[in-house]
Amino acid sequence: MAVQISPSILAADFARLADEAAAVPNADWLHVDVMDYHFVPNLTLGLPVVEALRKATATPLDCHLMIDDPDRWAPQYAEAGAGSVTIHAEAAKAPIRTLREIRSLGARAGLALSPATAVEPYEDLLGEIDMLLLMTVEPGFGGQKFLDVVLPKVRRARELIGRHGGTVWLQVDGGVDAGTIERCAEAGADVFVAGSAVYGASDPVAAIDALRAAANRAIS
Ligand SMILES: O=C(CO)[C@@H](O)[C@H](O)COP(=O)(O)O
Ligand SMILES: [Co+2]
Repeated sequence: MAVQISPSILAADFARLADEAAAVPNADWLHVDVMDYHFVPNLTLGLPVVEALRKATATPLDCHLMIDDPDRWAPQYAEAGAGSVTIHAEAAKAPIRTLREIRSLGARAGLALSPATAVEPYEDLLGEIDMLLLMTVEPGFGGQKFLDVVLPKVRRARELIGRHGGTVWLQVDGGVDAGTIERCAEAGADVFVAGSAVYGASDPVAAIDALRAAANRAIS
């Protein structure tokens, strides 16, 4: 699959979200980090902002739900027009039902694993998802240092996905920048979230191009 870059608007200016979305026309997705002060110790945005952003940009929204009770809320993000809705395995009580509901509403279904959560127990769910998100920082904040310790899990996940037909996208999120993206790509990731590395750059378009080129170099 072609490399995809999903800039995280967590690092953008929340007062100018429509402009910030327009500032990255070469992005494949816009990564929207939803946090609720419960699953993670931070609060960001919710459904009203996703609905507004959806109308303000043609770039599909990649909603990463870092919230308690995603079984209750995730379908509403699909209804709000998100192109992809990712729930955390650590928070979901009925992940299969919720993932199926997301898909039935026309969105791609994603499952996220925090750094200390092993991938093997979720192998049987690969048929239920369109994307596996492996967190490469502890969820909750942008601008954290990339955790190399997750890279072996990225490799294992790529192997498991390969055994299951290879259609599931493998996303990494957290501390992804020009210095770390090559190792993620070599390990098998194909969708890259980058917050600070894109919105912290003086030229976000050039930053996305550079990240994409680095990932492509690593796998060529
Ligand atoms: O989900 C999260 C953090 O919990 C991420 O999406 C961050 O927003 C990525 O930001 P950088 O680490 O790239 O600055
Ligand atoms: Co995220």
